[in-house]
Amino acid sequence: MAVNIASSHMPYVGTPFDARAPLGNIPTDRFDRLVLALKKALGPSSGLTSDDVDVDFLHLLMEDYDGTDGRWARYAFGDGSRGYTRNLVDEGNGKSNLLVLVWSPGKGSPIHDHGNAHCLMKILKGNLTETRYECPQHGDGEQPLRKISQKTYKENQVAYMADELGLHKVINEGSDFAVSLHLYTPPNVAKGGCNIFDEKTGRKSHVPSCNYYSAYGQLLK
Ligand SMILES: N[C@@H](CS(=O)O)C(=O)O
Ligand SMILES: [Fe+2]
Repeated sequence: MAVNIASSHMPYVGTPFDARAPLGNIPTDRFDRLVLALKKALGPSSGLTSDDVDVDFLHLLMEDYDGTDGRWARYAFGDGSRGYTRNLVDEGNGKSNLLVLVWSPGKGSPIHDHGNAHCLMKILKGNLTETRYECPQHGDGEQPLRKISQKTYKENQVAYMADELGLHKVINEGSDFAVSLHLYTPPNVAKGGCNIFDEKTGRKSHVPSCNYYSAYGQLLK
């Protein structure tokens, strides 16, 4: 069942923010401003590749946003029967996917790759624990995956992930829903899916589509 975690997040909703922000085309809502800034940084729609993308700048933009304003909550639909939900916020001129992920307590993602895309993850609520693994040389299932690292990210921290750094899984070890903001560029996984891996055998299976639970604040059926 879908729950909008705004209800468990009321202290943040409606918090007054930057009344001095300029009017006109620049949104006064700081989350909307972040969405716009990321879109601008990615450039116009011509050319899908993100070879020339300035990841450090995208990282800075995400770090700069203070998620405790809770303005992302309108995208945060959770579902306790799933590990996590993927809620589309923006497609950045066709060059990216910006998603709000809502993580059910005690659950998480399978071990996966990122379709040769850059992945930035900012924690908006709670903590998330990321475990990284070496990518197996042969994806035909012979050996357990080798663990590289484990790190718990706290509210407002930003993590960077890419296939060159290996595979990962993310778990919400907390007892309440956790929320994160993910930027993927280029949007390869949305177009071609990704691979998930068995920790014990290294076996790889392709997941053709990684679905959205909601898009632009509307639940999808
Ligand atoms: N990359 C995952 C979430 S995470 O585990 O980083 C996804 O987009 O579904
Ligand atoms: Fe991931």
